[in-house]
Amino acid sequence: MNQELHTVLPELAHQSELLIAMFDQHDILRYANPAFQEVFAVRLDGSMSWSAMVFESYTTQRGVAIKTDNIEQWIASAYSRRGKLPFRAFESDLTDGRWIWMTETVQENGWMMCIASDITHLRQDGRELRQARDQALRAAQTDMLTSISNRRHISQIIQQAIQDMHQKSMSLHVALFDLDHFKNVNDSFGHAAGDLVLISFSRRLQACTRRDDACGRLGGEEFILCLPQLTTAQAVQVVERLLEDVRHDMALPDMPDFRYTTSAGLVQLRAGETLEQVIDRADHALYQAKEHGRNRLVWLD
Ligand SMILES: Nc1nc2c(ncn2[C@@H]2O[C@H](COP(=O)(O)OP(=O)(O)OP(=O)(O)O)[C@@H](O)[C@H]2O)c(=O)[nH]1
Repeated sequence: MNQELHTVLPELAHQSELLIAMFDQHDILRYANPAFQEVFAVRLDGSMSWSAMVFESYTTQRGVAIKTDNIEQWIASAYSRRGKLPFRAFESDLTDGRWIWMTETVQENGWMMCIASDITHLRQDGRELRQARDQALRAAQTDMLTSISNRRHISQIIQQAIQDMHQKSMSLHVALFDLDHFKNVNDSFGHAAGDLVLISFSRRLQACTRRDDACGRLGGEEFILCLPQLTTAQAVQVVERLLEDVRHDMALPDMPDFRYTTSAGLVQLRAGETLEQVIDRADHALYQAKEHGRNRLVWLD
């Protein structure tokens, strides 16, 4: 890009009526033009993540009109779809009554550009139908209890990641988690308490993911994490940190002394390996973690 474009592009973005924002690979907001700043609650000092921006916008009734009484669940669900494709576009209502067409473009290095245009003036024909379709699609991808990706969605994401990694000969690690003695939690404290533990674990699991990682609930008390482009030492560190985090998790607010643990199995994708094969090996590692006393990670080469 020549020098003139370097100057002109930011100036145009600054004066544009389009809502323009950039997030870095850690999902920290790094740029927002005045039109974007007018709509969302933003801080541009490098300290605001996407989820913090959504949360603060929600609590100050700005940004996207979010109809939920549980914003954390809403964010968890939205985050499970965020940045998983090089490009996506969707409609959103704003709290100020406008209606926008939001696009997200993700670069290979993880930076994301968000551009939204005001489409309030467009005909409303079919809008409800489109919204119902989007809602149905989201529901089909989301685990109802925990709001993270369900088995089908996470399998699609990992399948895609496997293809990408094979093409680029990059590394990909897959970790399986199974909460320990979870039946005892249900039996001792009730099914509702068990549900709270599953939700709490999901939050911790999601909190340890970068945007190009992905996690989901496979079913019951079994979860999966997909970590692209890390060395095995780094992947082990991520999982060990999560296990340690979980050991201190006060998942049941009414029982501050309650603690739970999880076992984990970690493997690295081999050349030519399929989703089923890599999950099989991770399951084998997980089985060993259970056999060797639970509350631990087993990594298998
Ligand atoms: N509360 C709640 N419990 C669930 C859910 N899905 C599965 N479970 C329970 O999870 C428990 C799983 O128990 P087991 O497979 O015997 O395993 P475990 O007790 O965790 O023992 P280990 O895995 O060997 O450490 C069962 O009691 C299921 O009923 C759910 O959505 N909510």
